[in-house]
Amino acid sequence: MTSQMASRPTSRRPPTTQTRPRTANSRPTTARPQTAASTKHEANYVVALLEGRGLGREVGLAALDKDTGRVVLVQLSDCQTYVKTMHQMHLHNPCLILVPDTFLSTSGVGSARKPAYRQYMTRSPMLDFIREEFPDVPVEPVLRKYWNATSGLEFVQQLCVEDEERAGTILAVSNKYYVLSSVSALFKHAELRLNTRFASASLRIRCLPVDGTMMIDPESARNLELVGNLSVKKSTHSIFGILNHTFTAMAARLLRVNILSPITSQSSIDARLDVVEGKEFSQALAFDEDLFNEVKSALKTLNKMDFDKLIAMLVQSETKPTTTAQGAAARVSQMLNLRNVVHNLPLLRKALEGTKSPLLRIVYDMLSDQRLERIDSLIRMALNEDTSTVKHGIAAVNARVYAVKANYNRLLDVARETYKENVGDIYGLNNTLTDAHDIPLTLVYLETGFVFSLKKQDLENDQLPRGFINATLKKGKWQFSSLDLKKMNARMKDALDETLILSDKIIQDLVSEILLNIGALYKASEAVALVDMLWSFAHSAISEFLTEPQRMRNYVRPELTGTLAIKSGRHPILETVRSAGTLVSNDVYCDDSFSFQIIQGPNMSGKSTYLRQVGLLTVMAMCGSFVPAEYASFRIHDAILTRFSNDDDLEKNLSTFASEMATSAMILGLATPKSLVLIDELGRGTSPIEGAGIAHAIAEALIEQKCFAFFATHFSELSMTLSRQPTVLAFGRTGNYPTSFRRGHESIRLQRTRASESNFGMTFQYKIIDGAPEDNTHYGLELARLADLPSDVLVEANRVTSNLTALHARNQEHSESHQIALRRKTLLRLRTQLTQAYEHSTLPDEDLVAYIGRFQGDITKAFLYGVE
Ligand SMILES: Nc1ncnc2c1ncn2[C@@H]1O[C@H](COP(=O)(O)OP(=O)(O)OP(=O)(O)O)[C@@H](O)[C@H]1O
Repeated sequence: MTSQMASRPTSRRPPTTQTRPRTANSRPTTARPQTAASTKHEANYVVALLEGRGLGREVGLAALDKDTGRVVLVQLSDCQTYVKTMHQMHLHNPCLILVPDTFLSTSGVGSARKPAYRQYMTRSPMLDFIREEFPDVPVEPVLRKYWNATSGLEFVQQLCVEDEERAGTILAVSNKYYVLSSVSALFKHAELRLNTRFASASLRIRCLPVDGTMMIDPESARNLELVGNLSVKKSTHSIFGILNHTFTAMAARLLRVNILSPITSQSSIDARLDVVEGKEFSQALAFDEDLFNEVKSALKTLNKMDFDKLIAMLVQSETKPTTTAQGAAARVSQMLNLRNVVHNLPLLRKALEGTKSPLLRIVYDMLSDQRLERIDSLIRMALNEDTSTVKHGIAAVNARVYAVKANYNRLLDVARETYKENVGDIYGLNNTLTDAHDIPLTLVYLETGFVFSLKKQDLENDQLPRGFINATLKKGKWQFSSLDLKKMNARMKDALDETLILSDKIIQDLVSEILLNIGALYKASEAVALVDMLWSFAHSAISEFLTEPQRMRNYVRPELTGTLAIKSGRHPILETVRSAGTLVSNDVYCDDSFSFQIIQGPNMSGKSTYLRQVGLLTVMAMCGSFVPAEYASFRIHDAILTRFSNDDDLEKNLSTFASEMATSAMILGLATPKSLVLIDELGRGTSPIEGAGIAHAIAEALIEQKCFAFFATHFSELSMTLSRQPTVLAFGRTGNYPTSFRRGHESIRLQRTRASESNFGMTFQYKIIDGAPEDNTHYGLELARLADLPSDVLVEANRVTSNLTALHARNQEHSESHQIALRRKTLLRLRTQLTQAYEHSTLPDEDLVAYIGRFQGDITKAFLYGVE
């Protein structure tokens, strides 16, 4: 895919402009929050980017997740709009972008009011796009001398964790100049500006292949509401929201990346689907209730855990020895969390013990790494078994104080004894004062130490006895202190700090030993993330309201046959927001003989929804998820490219027309025969004649490209002008709407939405059916009538519209080229059917022969009479 995209002729693309704050050739950006900020995934990546100077637009990207220590390396060849680079950046939400200082110039743009990173003028078109797409993310220059491939390779060799993928990673990046240079700048910046150094062999560095995943450019991701909603802030109104039932933070991240960049390997998708509902494996998650529940219970013990973050904190803490009690407390807490993770991992392993699914077996093997047991026994030797996970209050403090086993270190035991006595003294003081004043005092632990607490109603006249100080009223309770309590707190704090610093020394040694086996922890983290995501898919696929044997029938397992065929597909997001029974399901059929589909119909009749549904179900299937339909089969696409009109374009002061043209140029530049293209209402931004012309020309280019394209349009002329193409709609009215799914194999034709008029206005049925809009139904005129236009105006409008329509139809039907086109089209359809029958039919041989025999007659008719 990469090379195809890179080598695509650029004639259709708009020209580059060097100074372009916002121009027609920029990919219009829309409300940004939803791919990044509106989900719970914070921007964490520091991304270093370097672009080659050659024509190939080679871009190297190195991204470091500050929280989890993951490092992602990508080198790709991009197009003029840098859409692939933007896609990668969206996958790794940047919080800081590093570029060579030569990409920026400070000359003459300084302004006291601008933040430092805004004071630069860019000298790089790529940077212009980055600033448009990520306007709030700081861009920082790094001296050009730090972008050094040799030192980048040294960083990778030094920092990459010792695991099975290390050798592959080093090999994969070793000849990638731009990505290695970015690595060098990234770690130099971490050292010099972020003051962060990483321990040797401690980071999970991965070189991502650009092929192997489907590209969804950032705007398409927003249009399709993949990880955020266009209008509603609630993030569950997105594909991510619908599929995310994960327990761990790593799985939620994995799911997000998969949705924004689904995999394209058929065997990998099938392996994931097998985990949910295996054809051969009865022990798949959706079939085997015990397995489903056991995995769920095991994952629950890891709830909200983020191993990656935990590991990264340990890795960083090893290089940053702490001398403060606060730092020591943080490290002890991290180690306690790690203890809980390592103790609980065997539960998940046990749940998967008997699995026959190859993918779950891989997960099982990853969790069976001997090094995990070694880490567990190291922790068991040093730490107490108690797995209390309290995060606040005195219980959390005590968990840290008693984290290390008794008799491990004499001094620590003594310090703990002192701490215990100090706490005892404080409780003693509480009892004494309770008796002395006859008020029911209790103790609350705050960050600064203990305070007394008393319910408001237990204090007469809101008057505290003498001797109490610093009283505050919070949520119906008084909190206050006394001089004695303050002194005791200070003594307790000293003892506490001492225990923490002594514990930390022991834990620091433990961290060093654990780091030797850190590869196993990273592997376990990946395994848990995968199984958690797949469990989440199984959860979505199972209808909780149905019982055996129908429990699976809410979502179906998609097939990957190369033909896009969906029976009674439902829009997955609309399904969750519409009241029961009001969602209309729709069929989809698209193959090589009718790769280009025009959808027509009145406003508000469901065209955009239908297009989005096609995109969403495709994304779900390619992630390995089941889909909401009665039957679904897909083609694996290299990219989903979309154009939907967006009100945000107007907000951004980008004219509708400029925005349409920029997006169309991008789509035409990137589309390959394997792409899925969804275009809604192209050509609105200019005069109707020009609009129809442009829409026609863009449609022609897509038809030529042979990608699967769905084209919703108001231009009825398109169905005529394009019908000469063999892979487009068959023209004309058809009364026979598909009644059964198999009929879909004949062909899908021009599609339209259905609407009818009721006493109260137009009623939309949201049903996509075959055929051109009925000649005598002009919904625009109907709407005009409902809007009470004068009757003589309406009569005249009807007369002219009918005459024009009849004239068009007559010209069309009698044209010779139309007849030729009809024959070509029929032949192409028959060829596709034959291929389908040959490759995918499950009919017995005899039936298959009879079936093929029937084609002879059809082919003859097609040749002689141009009959479909
Ligand atoms: N299959 C469906 N089932 C139920 N409701 C639907 C369905 N499809 C669309 N709708 C509802 O109809 C509304 C309009 O749909 P949509 O925006 O897709 O229409 P449209 O034909 O693209 O309109 P326009 O031409 O004005 O852009 C949606 O907000 C949705 O609530």
